[in-house]
Amino acid sequence: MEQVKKSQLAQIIRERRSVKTGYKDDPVPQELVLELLNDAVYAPTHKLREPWRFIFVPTDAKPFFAIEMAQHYPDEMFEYRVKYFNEPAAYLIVVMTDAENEKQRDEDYGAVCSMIQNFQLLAWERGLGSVWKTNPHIYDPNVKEALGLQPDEKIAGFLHLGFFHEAPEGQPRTPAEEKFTVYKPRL
Ligand SMILES: Cc1cc2nc3c(=O)[nH]c(=O)nc-3n(C[C@H](O)[C@H](O)[C@H](O)COP(=O)(O)O)c2cc1C
Repeated sequence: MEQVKKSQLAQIIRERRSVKTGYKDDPVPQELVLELLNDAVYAPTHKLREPWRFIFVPTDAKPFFAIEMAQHYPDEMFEYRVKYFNEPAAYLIVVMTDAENEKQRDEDYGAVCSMIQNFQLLAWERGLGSVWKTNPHIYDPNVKEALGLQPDEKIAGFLHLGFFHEAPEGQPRTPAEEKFTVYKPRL
C-alpha cells in the first residue's frame, strides 16, 4: 500500500506511548506541567463546564507522597507500595466533578478524557513520559479525603510522570475498517 506522509499531529498520536517504568530521576518542572495543561484544557467541554482540577505532586515531595499513599494499603503491601509510588518522578492527579445525573457525568468524563489525552500528547512531544492510572486507590475514600476531595468530586486518574530512558514498544491497533459499517437507509 502506498505510504501517505502523516501529519505531525497524526505522527504524535501514533507514536505516543504510556510510560510505565524506566523513569529518570530528573525533576518534572511545575512550569512545564502548567504550560502543557494550559494547552490541554482547550479540549471540548460541554457547556464549558471545564469539570477538572489538578493536584501536582512535585519530585521533591514525591517520597512523602509515596509513604502517605502506601499507608492506605494493608500492612503487608506497604513496602511494595512505597517502592511503587516512588517510581515516577512526579504525579498529576486529575480531579473531576461527580455530577448527579448520568448525562452530565458522561459529558464531564468525556471532557476530562479529551483533556487528559491532549496533555499526554503534548507531554510526549516534549519528551515527558506519562501514564494514566486508575488503580483501586483512586476510589478509596481515605485517599480522597487525604487529597482534600469534596463530596461532589472524584479522581479521574493519577498521571504518573517522568522523563524516561527508553520509549516502550507500541502495540498495533485494529484498522478502523474492521470496526466500520456504513448506514444504509431502510426507508
Ligand atoms: C482510562 C484509562 C485508564 C488506565 N489505567 C491504567 C492503569 O491503571 N494501569 C496501567 O498500567 N495502565 C493504565 N492505562 C494505560 C493503558 O494501559 C495504555 O494506554 C495501553 O496499554 C496502551 O498503551 P499506549 O498508551 O502506550 O498506547 C489506562 C489508560 C486509560 C485510557
